[in-house]
Amino acid sequence: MIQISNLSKKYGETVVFSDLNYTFENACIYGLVGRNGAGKTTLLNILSNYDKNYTGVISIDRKKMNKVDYLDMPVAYAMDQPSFFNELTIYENLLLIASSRKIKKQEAFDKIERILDGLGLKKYENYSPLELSKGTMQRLNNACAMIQEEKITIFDEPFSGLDPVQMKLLENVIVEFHKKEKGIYIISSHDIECLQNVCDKCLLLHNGQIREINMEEVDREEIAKILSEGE
Ligand SMILES: Nc1ncnc2c1ncn2[C@@H]1O[C@H](COP(=O)(O)OP(=O)(O)OP(=O)(O)O)[C@@H](O)[C@H]1O
Repeated sequence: MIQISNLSKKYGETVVFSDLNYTFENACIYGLVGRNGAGKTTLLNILSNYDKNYTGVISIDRKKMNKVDYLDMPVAYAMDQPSFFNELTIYENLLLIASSRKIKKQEAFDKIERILDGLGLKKYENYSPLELSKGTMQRLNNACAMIQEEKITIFDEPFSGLDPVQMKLLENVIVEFHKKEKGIYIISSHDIECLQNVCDKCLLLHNGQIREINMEEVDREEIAKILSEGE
């Protein structure tokens, strides 16, 4: 469970959140939507402890996040600006992340195979990240987060740059992995259809507040209308 209490965040004079409260429950896939500049990346950076410059309290399983040692943070984060070890192969990048998360060797090998197969990355396993196309880099970025088997996995626009076939593969892998791990997945995206295919709940970030909508009740036109308010 992730509990956000009275979160406020500003960049200079720009207020992104003011007294935001929300609780993410376990075993749930959340889709996060909002118009450009609504604060999705800012929120994800805070939830992953990447951005500590805020007021309020974020707790994970009732433990204050700022009291958790960095290496013990149970969060995997596929950021919107991925970075890899370019001197290592794709396979080695995944193996290194798995070993940093203390996943046993054989388990890591098995899981890497499943991820590479699931995301259609197998043929790139011996490539350097520098040799990948933008969309394939995005797929590797998603793979790097999924290999970590953390309680919380956060994806910032994981479908961006993917062709329809790759989008479907990613949807399938997200559902398959989540079924096994039952953690919290938070996926920010502008693609409501992809979110509807994988998420249990849709969170609409608007005017610094979160509004929760059941995924089956998501009305795309209604969301578009809310998002265009104040434009
Ligand atoms: N490093 C920064 N310095 C100053 N302002 C920032 C910074 N990062 C984000 N902002 C501002 O904070 C607000 C929220 O930005 P954020 O990137 O979180 O939005 P977003 O919902 O992820 O947008 P998008 O859909 O375009 O990716 C915007 O007004 C943005 O201009």
